[in-house]
Amino acid sequence: MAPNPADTALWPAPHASGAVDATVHVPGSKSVTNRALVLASLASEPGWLRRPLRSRDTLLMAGALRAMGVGIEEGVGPDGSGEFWRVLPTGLHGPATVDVGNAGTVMRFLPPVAALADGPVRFDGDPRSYERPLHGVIDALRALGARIDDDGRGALPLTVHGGGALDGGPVAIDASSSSQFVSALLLSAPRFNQGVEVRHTGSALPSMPHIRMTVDMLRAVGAQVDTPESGGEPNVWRVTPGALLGRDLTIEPDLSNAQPFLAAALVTGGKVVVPDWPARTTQPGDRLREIFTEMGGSCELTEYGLEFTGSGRVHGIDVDLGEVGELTPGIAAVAALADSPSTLRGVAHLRLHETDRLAALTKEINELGGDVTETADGLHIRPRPLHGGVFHTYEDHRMATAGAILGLAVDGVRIENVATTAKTLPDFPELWTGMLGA
Ligand SMILES: O=C(O)C1=C[C@@H](OP(=O)(O)O)[C@@H](O)[C@H](O)C1
Ligand SMILES: C=C(OP(=O)(O)O)C(=O)O
Repeated sequence: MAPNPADTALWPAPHASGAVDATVHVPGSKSVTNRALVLASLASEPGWLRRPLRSRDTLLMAGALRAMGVGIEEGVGPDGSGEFWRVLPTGLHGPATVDVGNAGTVMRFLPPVAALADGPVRFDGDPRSYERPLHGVIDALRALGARIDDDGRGALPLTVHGGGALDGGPVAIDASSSSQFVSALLLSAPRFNQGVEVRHTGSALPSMPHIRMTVDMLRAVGAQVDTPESGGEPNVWRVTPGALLGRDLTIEPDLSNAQPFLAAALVTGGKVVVPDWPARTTQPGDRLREIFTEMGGSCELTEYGLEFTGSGRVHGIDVDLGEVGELTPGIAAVAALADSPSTLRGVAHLRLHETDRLAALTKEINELGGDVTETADGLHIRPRPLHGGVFHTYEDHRMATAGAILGLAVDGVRIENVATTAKTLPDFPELWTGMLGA
């Protein structure tokens, strides 16, 4: 299909004429919404998601579950209290076709669900989805009793021949390229005949907060999960088979998508308030309170939300982002505007995200006059005066928002395909100009 010209047009990133002062209502979390959809679809009774994120990744997840027979009704609360999705679980059916787009959560969380369907489920997606690692899920499902046809590369496209049930049991995987392998197996495991015991055998496991999110959300719907943190063996997670409850869950704002707005306060020496910032959360974006404080801001978490204030100075940082890799593009953008160099470490696996994020950030910041070098597992960023130019985004939502942060401080930044932000934040341009009072 020919690209829509509007999608690839250049968006003039607004330059901030002064300190921002705004309240930004950030839409729901992608990671929480997609886990909630999967768990509600596997439950033994209907459930509700309130304030779900409606973005490309979550609509693909809902569409895929519907294709397997799950009822997902959309509506607005009677008191105008926002959108909800009502999920009506049924037997999971094949044949079905699933479009994963470029959503890691869809391509990894759904093959185990498909193994429970009563027929074949075909998975396909964007060209980039063929390159993103999936071997941990494919190999593990085969070891647990599933039949899968793929082309032998351990990646999409593939067909899971659902047999109506899966044995489950112990399995060893190397999840060093994506924590989503572990989350994927745990999420469906209550429905496996023997549950699951997942043992991670590779080098460092990234994105631990996302695994904690999986465990917390499983427990919240009644699953029994043993983890290294609850006294179990290191790198081993166990899920006991059992029925899951339908719940009424309000989705938290996406704290990783709050990042560009907080960055705007930091970079312009202004103030941004994000309502409904949770007091306790497993979202990796919560680490921004600490990281952006170290980079020069300050924050206050109240019952209303998070108030983040910039000081007018932005400092470099030396930080391991292995646990919070999805924050890297936004931190790199802020670091390029700082008063001292930065080293971002622990994120080699970002080369296999929406794009090779380490290469893309290096190239695009340097093309604006920056001085960024790639290391084996991250970036060295030495701030230099930047100039305007085209910021390419490689169909990566977080590249687009990183470019917008740079544009606040650098005149003439034009962002290619800002519409790619629709992967997780469809209204980004409107929220951004709204924050700037335009
Ligand atoms: O489970 C999740 O919801 C996610 C886990 C992380 O994936 P990786 O462990 O592959 O980095 C993260 O980067 C991604 O944005 C969302
Ligand atoms: C890595 C990301 O997404 P995905 O869920 O597709 O892995 C991300 O949102 O930064």
